[in-house]
Amino acid sequence: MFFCNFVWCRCLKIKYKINLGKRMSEDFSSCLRDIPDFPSPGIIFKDISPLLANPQKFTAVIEAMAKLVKDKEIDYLLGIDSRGFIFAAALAQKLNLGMVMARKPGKLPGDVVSQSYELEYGTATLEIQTDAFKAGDRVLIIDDVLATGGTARAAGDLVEKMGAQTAGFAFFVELEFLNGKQVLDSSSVTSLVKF
Ligand SMILES: O=P(O)(O)OC[C@H]1O[C@H](OP(=O)(O)OP(=O)(O)O)[C@H](O)[C@@H]1O
Ligand SMILES: Nc1ncnc2[nH]cnc12
Repeated sequence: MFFCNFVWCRCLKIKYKINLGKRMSEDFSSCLRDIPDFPSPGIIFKDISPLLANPQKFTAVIEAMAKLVKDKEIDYLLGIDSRGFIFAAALAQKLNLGMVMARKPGKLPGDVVSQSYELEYGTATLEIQTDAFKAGDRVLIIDDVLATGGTARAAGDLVEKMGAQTAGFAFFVELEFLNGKQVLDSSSVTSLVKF
């Protein structure tokens, strides 16, 4: 009898560990939709709309991203205009941290620092308010997609121009074939779904 109970408990424990393992490596790629030739011919656009339409999945993504960065020392999250805001705002709530916006030009009031850059499908500029950070603040940069890395690199350059420090980069999706990590400090880059 004792032996049967012992074996039963061991089985339950193993089953629990297997389920935990599955949950930890949840595949979020089904929350994305490929849109060919958007916004220009030859680009396969990773559309996050299915993820945002599914509150359980979106919560699970934010929880998983929070786990990826839990050991980092962070003072602020920097969200990149516009899809980056969605992830940065939710993560900031989850991590109980403040969030700063890096915006496209002409959107932020007051004095700003600017940085222009190239991305997978064009060129753009980002701005941050000059009083957003104190010298030495550690800033985690958040965006939905890492493609060529031009956008994230510009955000990191802005943080450093302001005397703050880049604590790392966290993305929902990384398009590994575009080698975006190479223009960032690759050891500080983390992402949930890789293609
Ligand atoms: O790694 P990169 O080649 O720089 O590309 C990644 C960037 O491209 C997309 O932004 P987009 O400028 O399309 O803006 P949006 O978020 O407003 O759609 C995406 O949200 C990232 O910010
Ligand atoms: N292929 C892509 N899909 C979605 N966002 C992007 N930003 C840059 N490249 C992208």
